[in-house]
Amino acid sequence: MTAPAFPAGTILGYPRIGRRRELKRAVEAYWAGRIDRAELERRTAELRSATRARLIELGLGRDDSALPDSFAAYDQVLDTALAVGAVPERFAHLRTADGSVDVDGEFALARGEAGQPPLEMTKWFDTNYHYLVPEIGPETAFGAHPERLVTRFAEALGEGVLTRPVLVGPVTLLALAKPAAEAPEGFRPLDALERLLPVYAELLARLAEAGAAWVQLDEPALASESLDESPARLREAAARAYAVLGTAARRPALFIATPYGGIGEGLDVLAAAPVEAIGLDLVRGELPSGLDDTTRAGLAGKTLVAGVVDGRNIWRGDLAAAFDRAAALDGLAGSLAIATSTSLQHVPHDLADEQRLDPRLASWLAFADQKVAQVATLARGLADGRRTIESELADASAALVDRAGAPGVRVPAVRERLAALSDADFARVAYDARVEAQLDLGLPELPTTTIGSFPQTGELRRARAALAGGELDEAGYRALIEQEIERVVRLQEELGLDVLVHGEPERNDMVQYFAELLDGFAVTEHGWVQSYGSRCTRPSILWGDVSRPAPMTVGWSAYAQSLTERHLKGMLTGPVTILAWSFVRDDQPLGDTARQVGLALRDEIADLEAAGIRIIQVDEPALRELLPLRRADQPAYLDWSVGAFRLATGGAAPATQVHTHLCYSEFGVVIDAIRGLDADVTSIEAARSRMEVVEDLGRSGFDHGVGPGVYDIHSPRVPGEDEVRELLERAVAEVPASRLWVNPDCGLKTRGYAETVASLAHLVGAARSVRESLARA
Ligand SMILES: CN1c2c(nc(N)[nH]c2=O)NC[C@@H]1CNc1ccc(C(=O)N[C@@H](CCC(=O)N[C@@H](CCC(=O)N[C@@H](CCC(=O)O)C(=O)O)C(=O)O)C(=O)O)cc1
Ligand SMILES: N[C@@H](CCS)C(=O)O
Ligand SMILES: [Zn+2]
Repeated sequence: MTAPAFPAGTILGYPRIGRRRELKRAVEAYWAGRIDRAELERRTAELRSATRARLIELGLGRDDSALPDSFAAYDQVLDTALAVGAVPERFAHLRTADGSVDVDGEFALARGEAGQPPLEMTKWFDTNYHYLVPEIGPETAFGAHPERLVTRFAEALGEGVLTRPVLVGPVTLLALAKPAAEAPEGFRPLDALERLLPVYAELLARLAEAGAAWVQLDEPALASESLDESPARLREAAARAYAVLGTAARRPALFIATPYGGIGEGLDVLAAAPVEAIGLDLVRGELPSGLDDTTRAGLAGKTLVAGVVDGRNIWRGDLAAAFDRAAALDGLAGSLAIATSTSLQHVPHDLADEQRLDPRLASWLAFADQKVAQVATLARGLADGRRTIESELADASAALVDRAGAPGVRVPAVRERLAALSDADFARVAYDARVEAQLDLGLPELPTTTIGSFPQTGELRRARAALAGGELDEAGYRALIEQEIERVVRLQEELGLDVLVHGEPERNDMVQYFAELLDGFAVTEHGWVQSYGSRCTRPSILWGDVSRPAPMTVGWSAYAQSLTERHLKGMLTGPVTILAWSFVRDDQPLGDTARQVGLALRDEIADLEAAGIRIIQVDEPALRELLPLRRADQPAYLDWSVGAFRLATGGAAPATQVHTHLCYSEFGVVIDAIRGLDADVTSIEAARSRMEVVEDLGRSGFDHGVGPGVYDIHSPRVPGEDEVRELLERAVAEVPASRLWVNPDCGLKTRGYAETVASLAHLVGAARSVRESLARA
C-alpha cells in the first residue's frame, strides 16, 4: 500500500488521568453512585477533548495522525483484550447482546464482583504501572469489538482532529496473558495467535473504514527477555503476526512501537514485515548497527520512528544528544520521525503546575507537556536543520551543566561514608544464630500479622490536605494521627493478632513519606502518575545525594509500642523500592544512589532498635519491578539491589527480627535475590496465585521465615475463614509450620474498615484452627 506520511513528531501515549486527576474523580464518583453513566461518559469525553487541544497547542499536528488515542477508562491492556473479545469464561455473563463488554463489565473485570475475583494485576514491564492480566485458552471466544475505538476516533474527527488509535499488539497481548483456568496443561496463550490475527485484521478494517490513516500497535514484548516466552519465539510470532496483518485487505498504515528497551534482532523481523513504520526506544535501546542488506532494504520503504525523548523520567536531559542520536539514523530508512521512547503515561502532566518546586531544580526538569514540546522541537530540527533549534539545544545543555555543579548534588560527607564501607557492613550473623537470639520474642506457631498499613480514611487524607493548606496545625495533626494509631492498635488486640503494626496513618505514600524527610529529594504538588485503575502516586524526585537529617518513623512506632504489651513491628520502605517509585537522578549508577538510601535506612533501624522496637519490616515490593528486561543486565542489578537492602539491614542486632515484604509482581525469577536479602521473615503476595510462590521458594531451598499472603487485599471481597484455612493448609504442606507466618498479601490502605475487620477476623480464626489441627497431629 502507499502509506500516508507519518507525522514528523509524535508521542507514543499521553497521561490519561488528567492534570487534576479528572479521570480518577469521575470513575470513583461513578463507582460510588454519585454520578450516572452518562455523566461518566461526558466527563471522560471532556478530558479527551482537553488532551487533544493541549497536544496541538504544544506543537503536535492536528491532521497528520500525530495524536495517539491512548485513552483507557481503567487499563490499556484490558481495553485491547476487550476489543478482541478475550473475556474469561467465568465472566462470560458480562457480555452484552452483541458480545461486547461495556464499561460496567470492564470495571467488573478490573475490580471483581460478588463471588468472582477480578483479573490478576501485575507490573507493566519494568514500570510502576499495573495492567490486568488477560486469561486466554483454546476456547477463548475471540471476536472484534471495535465500537469503542471507532467511537473515540469519530469523537476526535468531529473536532477536526485525525488521531492515531493505539492498541496493544497481538504478540504482546498474548505474551502478557496467562492461560485460562480451563486451558489444558501445557497450553500457552501465544498458541492462540492464529485465531487472534483475523480479529485484529477486522479491528484494523473497521478503523480504516472510520477514516483512520495510521494505527499504532505496541509490541514491547519484543524488548523483553523476562517474559515466559523466549525472545526467539516472540520474534517468530511477530513475523507471523505482521505478515498476516500487513497483508490484510483493508487497513490503515501500521506503526509498530517497541518501547521499554532495545529489540535487537526484532528489528530484522519488523523490517522484513509489510508494515509502514517502526518505533525504536533509543533511550534504553541501542542505535541499530551492523544491519544486513535485507534489513536495510526492508527499512528503505518504511518510516523509522526514533524514540529519543525519554518517556520514563522527568529530566530535561541532553536535548542535543537526543537530536544527534536521531539524526544519525537519517538515510537508514525511507523517512525518519521523532518520538518519545515510551508512552508518557509514566510521567506527570505539566511542570508549569508546580509552583512550589525550587526554580533551579525545575529548570532541570521536563514533565509530559515539556517532553511533547521537546519532540516538536527535535522534529523541527530534523526538518529545517539543526541550526534552527540551536538555542533550545543550548538551553537544555546549560541546564545540565548547572545541575552537575549545584549544591546538594554531590555531598562530600555522604560520599566519604559510602567509600568507607566494607563487606562486613552488608552482613548479619548467620540465620540460625539470629533465630536463637530472637526466641525470647515468644511468638506462637503460625504468628499472625499484617503488612503495615490500615485503611487510609478520607478523614486522614483531608487532615493532611488541611495541614498542607494551613487550616490544621502540627499539634492538631499529630493528635489525630495518634488517635488513629491507638484505634488501630486496639483493633488488632481485639482481633487477636500476634505482631501489631501502627497502621501507617501518617503516610501519604510509602515512598513519598520518606522522600519528604530525606535530604536529596523533592516532592511535587500535582505530579500524579497512574499506578493502576483510578489509583495514582506522586513519584518524588531524587535529585541529589541522600542523607537523613532526623529520625523518620521512630516517634510513631515508639508511640504505638507504648500502647501495647505485644510486639509492634516497625515499618520502613526499602532502598530499591524508594528508587523504583521515584524519579531518580540519571547522572550516576543506580547502585550508588541505592546505597546512599540504604545508609539512611540503616540509621533509622538503629534508632528504632534504641527505641525498643524488636521487629522491623523493610518493604521491597519493587524488587522484581526494576529487574532489567535484558538478561545480560540482570546480574549487576541483583547485585546492587540486594546489596543496598543488606546495607540497610546489616547493622540490625541478631535479636532484632528483620522482615521484608514483596508484592505486585511474579517473583519466580528473583527467588535467588529474595534469598540473598537474608531477611528473617519474608511476607509475599500469594493469594491470587493460590500459593504458587511458596512452591517456588521451597524449590529454591529458601529456609528462612515466610508469610505467603492468605488474603487478597486488592479487592473488597471478604475471604471466608474456610478459604483462608485452605490457603494456609497449602502453605503448611510446603513450608514447615515453625517458619510459617500468617498475613494478608499486602497493606490494607486501599480497603475500608468493614471488610478489613471481617477479613482479619477470618485470617486469625483460620490460623488458630490450623494451629489446633497441627497440635492434634
Ligand atoms: C503499594 N503500591 C505503591 C506503589 N507505588 C507507590 N509510590 N506507592 C505505593 O503504595 N506501587 C505499587 C503499589 C500500587 N498501589 C497503590 C495503592 C494505592 C494507591 C493510592 O491509594 N493512591 C492514592 C493517593 C495516595 C496519596 O498520595 N495520598 C495523599 C494525597 C491524598 C489526596 O488525594 N488528597 C486530596 C484531598 C483530600 C480529600 O479531600 O480526600 C487531594 O489532594 O485532592 C495523602 O494521603 O495525603 C490515590 O488516591 O490514588 C496508589 C498505589
Ligand atoms: N507497608 C506497606 C507495604 C505495601 S507494599 C503497606 O502496608 O501498605
Ligand atoms: Zn505490598
